[in-house]
Amino acid sequence: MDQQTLLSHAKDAWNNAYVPYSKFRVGAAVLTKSGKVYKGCNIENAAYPVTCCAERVAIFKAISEGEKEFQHIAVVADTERPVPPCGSCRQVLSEFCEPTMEIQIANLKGDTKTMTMEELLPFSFTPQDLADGQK
Ligand SMILES: O=c1ccn([C@H]2C[C@H](O)[C@@H](CO)O2)c(=O)[nH]1
Ligand SMILES: [Zn+2]
Repeated sequence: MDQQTLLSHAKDAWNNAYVPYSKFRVGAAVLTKSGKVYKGCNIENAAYPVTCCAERVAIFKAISEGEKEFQHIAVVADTERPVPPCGSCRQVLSEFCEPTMEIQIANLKGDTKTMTMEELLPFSFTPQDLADGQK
């Protein structure tokens, strides 16, 4: 599946965003190495911090269905520049995505930017760091 097709899945999910508080819609779609697509939208809550971002909804849906290997993710919002994933999502993505995996961010105007996981979150805290510190 090409990046454009995955982005169209992210746009589908964008329509389902539950955003009564921010009115800021985000859609995401992850492609597994086995070729399946899992979509996510942001889901807000009256208790604001309970909100979950689109990227994490998509990846958590995939993980909960037994998927562990990903080849690509696309994220879209109606922003001026391609939407930058928040820090929490970058950390979650880094747990499951190889440093060289490509992440495509986009806006509804059609601007896109593709970067690797490592570019999105350099010098990240990894499971290896955790293991090294458990003495
Ligand atoms: O990359 C991002 C940035 C923000 N949000 C959501 C969280 C919240 O619902 C709204 C405003 O922060 O956008 C995402 O889903 N992904
Ligand atoms: Zn986020």
